[in-house]
Amino acid sequence: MVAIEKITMPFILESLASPTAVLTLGTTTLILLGTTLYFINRKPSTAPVAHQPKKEELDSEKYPGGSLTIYYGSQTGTAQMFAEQLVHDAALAGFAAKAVDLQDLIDDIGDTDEADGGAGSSTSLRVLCKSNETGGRAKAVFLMATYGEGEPTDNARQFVELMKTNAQIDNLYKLPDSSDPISSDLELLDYAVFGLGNKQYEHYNNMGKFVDVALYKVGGQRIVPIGLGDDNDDLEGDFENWKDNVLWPAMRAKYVAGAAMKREESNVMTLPSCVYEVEYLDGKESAVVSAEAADRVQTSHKHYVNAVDCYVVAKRELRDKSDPGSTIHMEIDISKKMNVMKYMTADNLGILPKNDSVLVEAVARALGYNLDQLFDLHPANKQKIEKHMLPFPTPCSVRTALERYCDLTGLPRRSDLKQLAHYARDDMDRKALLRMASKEGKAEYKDKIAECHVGIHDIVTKLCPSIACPLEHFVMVCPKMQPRYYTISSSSTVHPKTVHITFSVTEESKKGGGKFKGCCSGYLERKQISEPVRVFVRDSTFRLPKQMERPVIMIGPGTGIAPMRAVLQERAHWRKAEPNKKHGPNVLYFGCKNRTMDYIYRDELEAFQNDGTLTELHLAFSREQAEKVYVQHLLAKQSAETYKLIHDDNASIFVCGAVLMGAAVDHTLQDIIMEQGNMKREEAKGYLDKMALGGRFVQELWS
Ligand SMILES: Cc1cc2nc3c(=O)[nH]c(=O)nc-3n(C[C@H](O)[C@H](O)[C@H](O)COP(=O)(O)O)c2cc1C
Repeated sequence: MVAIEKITMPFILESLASPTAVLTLGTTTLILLGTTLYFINRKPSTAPVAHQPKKEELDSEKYPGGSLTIYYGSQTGTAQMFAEQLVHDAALAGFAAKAVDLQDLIDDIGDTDEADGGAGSSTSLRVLCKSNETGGRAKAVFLMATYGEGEPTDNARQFVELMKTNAQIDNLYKLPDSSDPISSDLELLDYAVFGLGNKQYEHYNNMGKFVDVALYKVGGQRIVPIGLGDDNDDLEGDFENWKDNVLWPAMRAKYVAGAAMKREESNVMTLPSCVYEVEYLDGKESAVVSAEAADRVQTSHKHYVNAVDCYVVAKRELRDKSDPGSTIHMEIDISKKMNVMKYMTADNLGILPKNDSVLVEAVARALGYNLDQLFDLHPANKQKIEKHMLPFPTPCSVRTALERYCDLTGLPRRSDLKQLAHYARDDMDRKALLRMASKEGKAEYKDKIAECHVGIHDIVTKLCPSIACPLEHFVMVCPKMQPRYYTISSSSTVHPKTVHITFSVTEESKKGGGKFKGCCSGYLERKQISEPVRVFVRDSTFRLPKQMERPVIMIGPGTGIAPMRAVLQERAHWRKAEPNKKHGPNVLYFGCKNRTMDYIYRDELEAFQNDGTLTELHLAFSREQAEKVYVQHLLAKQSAETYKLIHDDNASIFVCGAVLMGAAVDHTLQDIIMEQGNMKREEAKGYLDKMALGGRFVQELWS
C-alpha cells in the first residue's frame, strides 16, 4: 500500500475572481439532465448528518425537545435529502435529530434479533421505540417515496415486509377501512409520515399511506396527519408546507413548549457548518476500493462500490436515418464478472454514468480544485467514523469525486439553490439564488432553471461565478450521481454472457436556445465498442410464468419493447428446447410513429412471427393515418380474445412504457373485464389488483 502523508491545502477564497454576476440563463450551453428508461429523476443527497448525541451527551438546553429519528425510504435521493433538511431544521426547533436509511434500521433489527437469540418480528419492531431519553417515548418521522406501481423503494422493501406482517395488511393496494390498532407493540412511539409520490401514478403515494396506517395499527401514536407530496407538481413546496406549517408547530407545541432554548446566531455570510472534513493526501489513487472504505459508504450509495466495469461489445442505431431521434441497441460483455453480474430475463441493469470531462474540468477551474489531488473524507469535528457515514468511497482523486459521485448536470432543486447561496460572494448572485429558492420564487425557478435545464455546473461556472466552495462543502451540497436503470432486453438463458439494453437518447431543445442531452443516455451514446461501463444488476418485477403453456400478453410501445424482446427470446428458446411440450401463445402490442422511421427490432419481431413464437403482433403506427392510433386502441378491439386469455387460460400481462400509456392500458383492461366478465368498474379493478398480487399483471412505467 502507498504510504500516505497528510498535507494541507487550505481553500483560499480570496484567490478567486469575484465578478458581479447577473443570472444570464439564456446563454447557458450544454446542459444535461439525467434521463433513463426508468428513473428519470436526478436526486441529490448529502451526508447522514448525525446530530443525535449519545444519551449522556444530550444537552437539554440546546435540545429541549429531546431526540428525533428521521427514517427515509428513498430510491433516487429526494427523501434522503428531505431527511437531511429535517435534521437541520430539527436542531433549530430544539431536537437532536439523525437521519437513518430504512435498510440500516433493518440491519440494526437483525443485530438486535441476534443479540436476543432470534426474537420474533414484533419484538424486532420495538427497536423503533428505543429512545435516547431515559424512560421517554421515541419520536420518529418517516419519509416514504413510492416506486414501481405503488411499491416500496429498494431500501424500504424489508421494512415494508416487516410492517405488513405486524400490521396484518396483506394487500398493499387496499389498506384496511378500519385502522383500529391491533397491537400495542409500538405504544412508545410517536410518529409522523410524509409521502413522496407522483399523481401521474395510479397508486399515488401508496407507501406513505401504508406506513402511516401500519404504524398506527401496531400502536404508534400519530403526531400530525400524513403529508403528501406530488413530484408531478411541486414536491418541494408540498414538503415545505407540511414541515413548516404542520410538523414543526406541532412538534414544538408537544415537546418543547415553554422550554428555554440556547440559540446559535446564524449569519448568511459565514460558511455553513460542514459535516465533513477533507484530508489531502500524497500518493496515487488506487483502482481498488478497500473493504474498510466500502464499509464507510452510505447504504443508499452502495452501488458506488458494488458496480463493476464491463465492456461494450456491440452497439447499433435502431431507428432509420430519416428519424431525427435515436434509439440504441447495446450489448455489454459480463463474462468476466459472472460472480456478480448474473441476471434473470428482463431484470434491470443499473448504470452509473460519468460526467463529461469537459464539465468536470470547468467546475474544477471555477472552484479552484486540483483534479489530480488525492483526498480522504472524514466526518467533521473529529467525530468517530462509523459504518455507512460517507457519501462515496475515499481516498480518491478530486477528478473521481467530480466525475463519478457528483451529479453536475442534474436539475438542482430549490433547496440546492438555497444551499449554494451560502457560498456566493457576490450579493446579486446570492440574492438571485435565494429568490429562486423561496416559495415566492417558484415561477422564476421554473422559468430560469427547470425549463432551461440548468445543472449545478452551469451555476458555478457561468451563472454565479462568484460561488466559492471548499471541496468538503461542495461534496456535501452537490447532489450525488444516481444510477439509471434500464430493463435488460435480452434473455439470460439465450445470452448468459452478455446483457442487452435498448435506450432512447434524450435530447431536447432548451428554452433560450441550445440542446441538452440526458446524462446517462448521452454517456452511453458516447461509449464505443471495447470501452467500459460501470454496471450492476437489479431484480425486476417481470417474471415469466413457469408453466410454458400459459399465454403472455405484452404491451410495450417504443423502448417499452425492451423486456418483451427478452421474453420472446426466452419463450422461443424453450419452444425449440422442448418441442414436445405445449407452449402458450405470445401476443405483442407494439407502437411507434410509423413503420419506416422507428419500428425498432422489426427484423427480429418478424423472425419470431415466422418461427411461430410470436402468435399475434398488433402494431399501432400513430402517425400513419389522420387519427392517432395507440396500443390501447388495438387492445380494445381484442376485447373477447383478451378476456379469454386472461380469464380462461391464466395469461400474464406485461406492460412497459410511459405512465400515461400505462394508465390508458389499465383503463382499457378494466373496460374489457367489465364488458366480458359482466363486472362493475370497482370489481374489474379488484380483478386486476388480484392479478398484480399474483405476479400476473406487471407494469414497469416511467414518467
Ligand atoms: C419508475 C418510477 C415509479 C414510480 N412509481 C410511483 C407510484 O407508483 N406512485 C407514486 O405516488 N409515485 C411514484 N413515483 C414517483 C416517486 O415516488 C417520486 O418521484 C419521489 O419523489 C421519488 O423519491 P426518491 O428520490 O426519494 O426516490 C415513481 C417514480 C418512478 C421514477
